[in-house]
Parts: sequence; C-alpha cells; structure tokens
Amino acid sequence: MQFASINGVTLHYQLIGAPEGKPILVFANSLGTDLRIWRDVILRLVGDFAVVTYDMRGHGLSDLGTPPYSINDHVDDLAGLLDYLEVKSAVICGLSVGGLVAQGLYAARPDLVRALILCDTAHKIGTAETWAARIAAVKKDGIASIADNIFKLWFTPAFHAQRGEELAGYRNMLVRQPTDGYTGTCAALSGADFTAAAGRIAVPTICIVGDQDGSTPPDLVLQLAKLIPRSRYEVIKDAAHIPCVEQPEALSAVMRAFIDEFQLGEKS
Ligand SMILES: O=C(O)CC1=CCC(=O)O1
Repeated sequence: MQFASINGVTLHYQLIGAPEGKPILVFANSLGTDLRIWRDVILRLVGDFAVVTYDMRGHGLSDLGTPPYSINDHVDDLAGLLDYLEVKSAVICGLSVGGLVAQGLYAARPDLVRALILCDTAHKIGTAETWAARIAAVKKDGIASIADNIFKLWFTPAFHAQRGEELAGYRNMLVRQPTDGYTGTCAALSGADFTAAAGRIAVPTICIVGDQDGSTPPDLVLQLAKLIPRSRYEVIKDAAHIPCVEQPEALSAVMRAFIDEFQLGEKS
C-alpha cells in the first residue's frame, strides 16, 4: 500500500508500473467508492501505461481532512498527489465526482492534463436541494439508510438480478465510507459547476456514460460533451452509473479506441 501526505491529508494511492518512459493514466473515484472500482479496467490497460489510482479524501484509506469539502479541496489533492509523484502530464479519467475533479484539475492546472476521460459525470451534478436532502438523510440515519436507492443509480436491474455477490461487496464499500467524508463530498458536489469552464477545455476529451445511468443520464452527459469543443461521446450498453464495475471490457475498449485515436499511448 502507498500513502502520501498531501495538503496535510494522508492520501492512499497506488502507482502501478514505472512512470519513466510510459504515459500515465490517472483514475479518480466516485462518491461512496474507493480506488478498487477501477481494477478490471486497469488490468486491461496497464501494460501500455503507468497507472495512478487514489482514494479521495474522506473515502477508502485516505484521511478525512476537515469536511465539508469544496470541489477545490479534491482538485488540490489530486494536483498535489501528481506533483508528489513528479507526474508532469497525464491522461485523467474521472468517474462522477471524479469527473468533476478532473474538470477542476484542467481549470486549475492544465499543465497536468494531457487528455480527459469523463465517465458518467457532468458539468454540474444534482442541485443544492438534492444534495442538502441527501446530507440530512445520511447525518440522521447513516449511509445504509440510502443504500438501496443509491444502488438503483449505480447498477442495472440485470446486475442486481445476476451479480448478487458483487452487489453485497459494493454495498459494504458504500456503507463503510466515513459518514463525514461522504457528506463532505456531497457538499463539494453541491457547489461544483463547470458549465463555463467546459467550453475552455482544449485537450482531447471523451465523455462516456452507461445507457441506464440514473445519476448522470445519457442526456446530461451529452450536454457536457456538447459544451466541450471537439469532444467525443460514447454510450456503454447494459451499464448504469459505474461501468468500470459493470462493463469493464466495453469501457476499456472505448478508452483504448480514444487513446489510439489521439496517440495517448505514446510518451509526450
Ligand atoms: O448518487 C450517487 O451515488 C451517484 C453519484 C453522484 C456523484 C457521484 O460521485 O456519484
């Protein structure tokens, strides 16, 4: 296991493969998950890249810091981690809030971003009201009290019917996140709006979404793609909000095609 103290917060991360001579692919997780969600995608891409994954503050084995957070707290953590690892420029793949962090990283530190893979995310996710209601529910009754509803957003009915063991494991992942880390990140989501910034993105970008995503549905992700000049848009079949878990083969194939189109698999 690897840990780094970034902005006074211990972050859990994994660097897989040697960065020297290889392009770097960085993965940022979604609300209520940790770096383990990327495993089956990483296995399909790791030969050609060095890979960095990490647990956002308040999630996984990373410190809590001082919640509630702003999206810039998460952005500063990722920038700090890349500086710590002496990564000069990387392909940043972010899922949901991780995609907002990726957009924020580009806005704050474009030097660190060679390309963006924005997965099941948007320029703005939810409203102040929906996040306030979720924060209140979790503070009152805990994450477990909302888990069934969250899982309808995360996974398709087919996943629920056929992949019960994984469902149970991912439920453990969700309910074991620190309550303050989870609600702290809901606050960050509430305040994050990259609508104006999206039009200034000038690196190769692809927006990807599961066809049954109940959290950031295809229409919303298409709106994001339309805001970003020359970006690509792809829909993953038979997936909801977490295609890296539900359809890793299809997601990595889309990522691979994007990587090849822009020759991102070659060291810049
Ligand atoms: O509601 C969820 O759990 C889905 C989600 C919204 C933002 C995020 O990161 O995940």
